[in-house]
Amino acid sequence: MVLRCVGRHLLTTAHNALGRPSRRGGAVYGSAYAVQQEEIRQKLQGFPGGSINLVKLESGIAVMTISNPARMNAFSGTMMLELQDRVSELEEWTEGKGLIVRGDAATFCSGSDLNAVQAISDPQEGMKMCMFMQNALTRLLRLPLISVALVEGRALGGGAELTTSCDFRLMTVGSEIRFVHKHMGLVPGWGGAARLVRIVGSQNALKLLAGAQKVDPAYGEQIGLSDGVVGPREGEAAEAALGEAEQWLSNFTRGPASVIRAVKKVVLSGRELPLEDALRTERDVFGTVWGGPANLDALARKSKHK
Ligand SMILES: CC[C@@H](C(=O)O)C(=O)SCCNC(=O)CCNC(=O)[C@H](O)C(C)(C)COP(=O)(O)OP(=O)(O)OC[C@H]1O[C@@H](n2cnc3c(N)ncnc32)[C@H](O)[C@@H]1OP(=O)(O)O
Repeated sequence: MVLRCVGRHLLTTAHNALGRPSRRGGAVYGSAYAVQQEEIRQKLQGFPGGSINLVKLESGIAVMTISNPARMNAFSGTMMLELQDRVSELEEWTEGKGLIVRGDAATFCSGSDLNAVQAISDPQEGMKMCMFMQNALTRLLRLPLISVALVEGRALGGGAELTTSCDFRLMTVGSEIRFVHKHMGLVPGWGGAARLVRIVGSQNALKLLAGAQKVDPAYGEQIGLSDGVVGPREGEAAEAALGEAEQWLSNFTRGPASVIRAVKKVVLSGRELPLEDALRTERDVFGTVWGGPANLDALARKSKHK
């Protein structure tokens, strides 16, 4: 959810609950947040509707579908809980290599369910929801899987923020990503502003947030928010987009899972950690693949070419 205008007290509360942010994969907020996490889980149960579905393919790519078609795939409270559960499942999937996040019924996601937003007016509650979704989406981004958001139709508000919690974004013809928060007197609260700055830079992020600018596929590629356009072409079924996205992602997930997951880990540490910490992480990850089955197999094949 969003940080409404909060007083110093609330920010202090948030700071105390932050604890030391985890530098490794995993949640953002420290153990001090655990009690609040349980409170917010209870609260979110009160806003049912929709689902977050997950299918794991033989190829090592999983497809996560945000499904609440009657509400343009808006996130109900129980969908936020299911998102956390699906991320936990993916954290345990040791053969996983890639993830596609998409919306049901040929549209992506229109953010929080406004009925839930209206029912939770208290800034403290809003801030707790914000921490819940920041945790879930940070863990999603930190999965040792190469992830892509397949944007069909509209990704608005929290839906736009959800696209930034993937490594890549692919957009279909006519789709849009729009950070509409300003029009609701809000700012992103699911971590979308922090991630957007890292993806498109602070000036483009300011334009997208302060201007609530519509990002179509061309503009998205121009500023680096979108990594390509996929089907369906004229006359093709909507499912063609998912097939193309799988094809696109498989260019980066082809190979042993141990190596693909190691690649994501070293890039993640390069993206998030100070240089010396990143170098130490790279050394440690290197140690898990050097002399490993994939390395020895490649060496055996190379020696055959002599
Ligand atoms: C951290 C950010 C987070 C937060 O602050 O907590 C947010 O994301 S706030 C929400 C931000 N999102 C929006 O403001 C988008 C709201 N929706 C729209 O602008 C439009 O619905 C649309 C997405 C542009 C689609 O418009 P249209 O094609 O005209 O369809 P409808 O508007 O008729 O929508 C169909 C149906 O879906 C319901 N709907 C759509 N979005 C939401 C939503 N976010 N929450 C709840 N319900 C939503 C809409 O009410 C319609 O339902 P019915 O009226 O029952 O037919």
